[in-house]
Amino acid sequence: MIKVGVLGARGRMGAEVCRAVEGADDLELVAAVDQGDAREALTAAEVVVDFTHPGVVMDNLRWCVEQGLHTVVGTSGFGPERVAEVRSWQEAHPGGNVLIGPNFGIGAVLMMDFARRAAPFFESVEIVELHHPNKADAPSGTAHRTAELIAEARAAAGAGPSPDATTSELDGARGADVEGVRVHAVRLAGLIAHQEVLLGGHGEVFTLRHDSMNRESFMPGVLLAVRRVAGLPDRLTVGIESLLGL
Ligand SMILES: NC(=O)C1=CN([C@@H]2O[C@H](COP(=O)(O)OP(=O)(O)OC[C@H]3O[C@@H](n4cnc5c(N)ncnc54)[C@H](OP(=O)(O)O)[C@@H]3O)[C@@H](O)[C@H]2O)C=CC1
Ligand SMILES: O=C(O)C1=N[C@H](C(=O)O)C[C@H](O)C1
Repeated sequence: MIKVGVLGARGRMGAEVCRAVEGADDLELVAAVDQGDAREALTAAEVVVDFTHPGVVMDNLRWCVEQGLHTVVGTSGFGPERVAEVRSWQEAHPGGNVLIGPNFGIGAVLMMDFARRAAPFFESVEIVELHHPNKADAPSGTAHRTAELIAEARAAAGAGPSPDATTSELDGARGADVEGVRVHAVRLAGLIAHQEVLLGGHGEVFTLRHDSMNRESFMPGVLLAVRRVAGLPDRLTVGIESLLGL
């Protein structure tokens, strides 16, 4: 049995993780901590899962690293600077591994991987992410990570910037520029989490789309991460691609 603690346990994702852990034969929920609760209960866990808020996750993660706990992070807001900061804490504190998952949906991970592979073959690429209106951050962590992967792949292949003749625009009309990739964020009641990657070339458009229809959709990926984080070869891993053999 792997002992699991959850941070953000009363939130939309945290509550779903608690249910999934309780329903798994090989996992035991030993601590469910939310805003205002003492974190010390988490020291009973071997693996902590964080689904809180981009504004508080670094403080939680630093504490987990200092305690030597293996940690699976689902909270969004991790760019290269935050990742480097986590590495610096780990250098000072031997022990726990950290796995940061921008998206635990298996289909979403495949979409990101396919986007990375396809990006050098097309002249243009833009991302549209669509989420429920209670989401705090825009663009989403998934869109951020997808843009990073696309930008890396295009740079490695020597692909230039996507063509764009815009000289006059209302603020925001062309979306946010993430590593040179335009990202458009929709917030709409009725949605959960969705993303399209639009790739355009000579007389053709290739669209990759992923839809999370509910929050259970993230649980196979979260549980995979919980089971594997302690045995990962690197102390810090971003994304569950390697766990899926991608
Ligand atoms: N990686 C992935 O696959 C996915 C990632 N996410 C990300 O997960 C995060 C959480 O999303 P969601 O569950 O919808 O958000 P919610 O707001 O529903 O849940 C967050 C929970 O964390 C609590 N919280 C806030 N601060 C702390 C703290 N310091 N310590 C412990 N708990 C705290 C909140 O309490 P209070 O409400 O009182 O502030 C709330 O209960 C977001 O960043 C989201 O983008 C979401 C889905 C999938
Ligand atoms: O807030 C959400 O809901 C989600 N957040 C993550 C993100 O920012 O990418 C993952 C998924 O899109 C759901």
